[in-house]
Amino acid sequence: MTSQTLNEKREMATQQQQYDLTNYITVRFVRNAVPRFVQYTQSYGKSFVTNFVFSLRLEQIMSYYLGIDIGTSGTKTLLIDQAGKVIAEANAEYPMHQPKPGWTEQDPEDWWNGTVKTVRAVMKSSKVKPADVKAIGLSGQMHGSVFLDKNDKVIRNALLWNDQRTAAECDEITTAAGGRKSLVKMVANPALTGFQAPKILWLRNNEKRNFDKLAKVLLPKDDIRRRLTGGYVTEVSDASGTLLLDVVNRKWSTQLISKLGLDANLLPSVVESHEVTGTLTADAAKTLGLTTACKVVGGAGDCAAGAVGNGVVKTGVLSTSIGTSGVMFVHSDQPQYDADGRLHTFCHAVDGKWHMMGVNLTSGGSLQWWVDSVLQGLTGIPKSKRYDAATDEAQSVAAGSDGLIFLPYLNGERTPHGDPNARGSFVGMNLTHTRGHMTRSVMEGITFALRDSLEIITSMGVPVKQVRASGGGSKNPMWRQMQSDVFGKKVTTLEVEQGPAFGVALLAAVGDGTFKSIEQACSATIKVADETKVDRAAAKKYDQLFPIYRDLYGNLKESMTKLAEYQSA
Ligand SMILES: Nc1ncnc2c1ncn2[C@@H]1O[C@H](COP(=O)(O)OP(=O)(O)O)[C@@H](O)[C@H]1O
Ligand SMILES: O=C(CO)[C@@H](O)[C@H](O)COP(=O)(O)O
Repeated sequence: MTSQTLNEKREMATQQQQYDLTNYITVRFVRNAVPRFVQYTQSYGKSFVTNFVFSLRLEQIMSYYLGIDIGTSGTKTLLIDQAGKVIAEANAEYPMHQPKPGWTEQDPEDWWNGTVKTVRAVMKSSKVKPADVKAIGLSGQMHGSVFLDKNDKVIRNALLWNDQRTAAECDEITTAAGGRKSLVKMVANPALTGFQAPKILWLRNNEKRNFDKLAKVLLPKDDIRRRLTGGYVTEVSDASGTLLLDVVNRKWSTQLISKLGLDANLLPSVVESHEVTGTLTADAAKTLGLTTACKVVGGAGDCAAGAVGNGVVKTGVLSTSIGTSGVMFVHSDQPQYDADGRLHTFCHAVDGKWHMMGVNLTSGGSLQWWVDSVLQGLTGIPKSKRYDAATDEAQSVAAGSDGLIFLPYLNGERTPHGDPNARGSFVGMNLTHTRGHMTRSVMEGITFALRDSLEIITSMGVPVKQVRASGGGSKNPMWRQMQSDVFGKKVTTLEVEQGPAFGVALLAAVGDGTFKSIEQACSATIKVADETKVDRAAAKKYDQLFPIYRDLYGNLKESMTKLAEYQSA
């Protein structure tokens, strides 16, 4: 694209944003100001003009929205104003426990502490008045299970989205449903180890005493909602990842729930993502430093939330995220299916829309493992600089890592293999390879894994006009260039990097009536910050290496399974 057409596009986008903002102020003015004008003429007599104008100024200035994302590596919270400008952000990290290879758990108390800490931090640094925070949107890692007893006490640590212990339960579900085809008909997806339903069955099969105490099962962000509002509620995008939602009709699949012999009362109620689910309890308001008038909207699972934060709310735009997991996400006006079940078909956070996505289980998580466990954080370098220090070394290595390939299957893989026994490896090593080569090949392997999803998406005929990169990995310019070269597509990033937290803050603003729709909220607030164009020479090398990468899984599968069995013996 020439720089002239690019400038024209930017100008058109700015005009559209200005138009949307004017439109919003007009709608809000008519909705709020007219009834108030009438009321103030009656109440204040001659001085009604001063009081009326003053009250409108307050009304226009003072609406803020919080987005809270319960990520795997930590909680990220941000505060936006009613025009979508980010006023303050805060992060709090927590650990992931791995009691056995393939098992992953977290303590829901850590998520709550992260929420309290980050909300208090953004309120303190922004100096926004508590009463001006009108609504909260919640996002979080998907599929995890918080098991609660009848007194809302957490029974055991939560099992996470990347936990692989439930292979037997996935088979049990497929059989109970009458086979894979009929399961997909009921819930739009095949049974995969990370999903929530197999986790509930695992508890029933393996920890009977815990299962007997079970009164409710909640997804991570919905457990935070319980602590905020006292209600048991989820929303369609996250509920899709339980494997118990009739994704097409956007309600629980009573058919599958009864075939699995589960009590439907274990599950929360389901709403659309922008709907208000309650207000803060007196306790929660006091703990967070907010008010009991503050609403909590449905929010979204982190993938759909990230997509809203990236403006992926219409066809043609695709988003990639390199967080702990890797995600390639496309919007869809109708439910669409990959015949081999490699992509998930879930409800979008946009009312009446769906999406498809491919998910890699150890994406940025592989670089984290490489830097923290193997390079030991590059001894002596502050923690916050460790990724940049490692990737600086990789920068001097040529695209393709001189033929060294990394398979990022450190904890099994979801897309495209659906194999809990897949394992990671470096293949093709020779005496010339250095530490920088290994770091670069870890990053390239992660990016090849995302390309696997892209190839499935494009082979289905889904149009991909734009790729928007997000997640911790996309903060790194070298990794953005690598994505552009491996995908063979221009990659853009946006001004606000906290995709999921920003996405749910926008959902909160929609739920509070500041924007009339999610699409409008996105077009009024989302701005492209940066574009990375394909380097043709690097892309050619990656096109040469990708088929070799793709064959490696099939060639090594049998040995990987034997090694996984050896590791868990
Ligand atoms: N400066 C950086 N350079 C390269 N990768 C980075 C950088 N910062 C973070 N990352 C990657 O991003 C990941 C964390 O992404 P994030 O979106 O914060 O995770 P999550 O949502 O899973 O908690 C890390 O595991 C790491 O791989
Ligand atoms: O399993 C999935 C989506 O299906 C993951 O995307 C999780 O939702 C966790 O995400 P991050 O913490 O890596 O952002």
